Amino acid sequence: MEERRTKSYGTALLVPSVQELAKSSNLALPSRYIRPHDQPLISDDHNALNFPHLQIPVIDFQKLVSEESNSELEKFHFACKEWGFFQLVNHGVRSSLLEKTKTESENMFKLPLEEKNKYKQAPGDLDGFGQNFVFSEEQKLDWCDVFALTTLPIHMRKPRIFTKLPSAFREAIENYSMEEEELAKSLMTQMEKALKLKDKEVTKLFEGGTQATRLNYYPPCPQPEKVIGLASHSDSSGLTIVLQVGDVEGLQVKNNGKWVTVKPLPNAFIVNIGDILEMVTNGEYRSIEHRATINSQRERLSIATFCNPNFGVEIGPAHTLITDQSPAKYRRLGTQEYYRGFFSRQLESKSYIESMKL
Ligand SMILES: O=C(O)CCC(=O)C(=O)O
Ligand SMILES: [Fe+2]
Repeated sequence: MEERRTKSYGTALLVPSVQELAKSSNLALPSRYIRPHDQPLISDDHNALNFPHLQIPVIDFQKLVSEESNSELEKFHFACKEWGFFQLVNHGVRSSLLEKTKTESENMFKLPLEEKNKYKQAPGDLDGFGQNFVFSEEQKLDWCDVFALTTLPIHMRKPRIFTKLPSAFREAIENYSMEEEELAKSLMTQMEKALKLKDKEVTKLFEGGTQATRLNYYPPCPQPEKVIGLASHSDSSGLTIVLQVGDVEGLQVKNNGKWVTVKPLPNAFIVNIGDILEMVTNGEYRSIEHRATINSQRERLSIATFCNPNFGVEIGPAHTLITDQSPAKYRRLGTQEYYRGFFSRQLESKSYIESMKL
């Protein structure tokens, strides 16, 4: 077991691979993974009984961008306001690229541990194989391993990791990253339209922005009700686009106090509003809490792309949205200051964005 501290973004401890732990036969679940019993971790029966058809909205990208369809724009606006989440179909990203990205991502987790160790998270750097947001020996841990990469801008890619990547994975992720960048831009343009914003107030912030891609690998666990894959959180990003490998359910989204289990549509993207877009839209669009649950039989892999503003800009409510009747609800601060604060604390529900409220 190796533990280190990172420096540049606060502290983070490295903990052993959950994937390796899950391989052991007769696994005695270490207590640092066992969650308290006050929250049901497996999908909420009450919810399943009463709202069997409750699902996050599905948006058709081609309809959304076609000038004719105002109804899809309204649906999109509603999804961003009320759910903070939607599945995006007909998005135009080639399925051959999606298949390649998924297969090569799976291959990364199939590498032997010695190979993976070549890409281990290093002090002061969250890129590589490891875990998220580990700050103390006492804290409960997620049943998940991650492989994180800074993907854009190109000059911020970590040579320590990027130059060593298997070429097939590297090619897939480079192409995928560009497609996601374009898609995020198009979605933000539609947000400007739906919110009637002037002067490209959203897209400007994200021009030349940073993008991080994180593969989340959730091994099966013999006692899935005792652990959590990813604890409840909202994303610190602007916009997050998730591609799920396979059809195993696990992602749950909070809606009116209930956990709704997402049923992923094949090759659809699951898109969600991050804290920064909540701030920029002055709370019109909401970054909603979500979490990942674990399966007793099957592993699950998701590929999350976090689209963030340019490091050189200030983030805060768009000027068009601030009026005497609707004053700014969030403070304004530089992107770097925002991220420094975010990475120095434990991931906990919506506590970080709450601290931005005026
Ligand atoms: O695994 C998932 O579906 C969700 C991942 C997620 O919420 C995240 O990476 O922030
Ligand atoms: Fe998330």
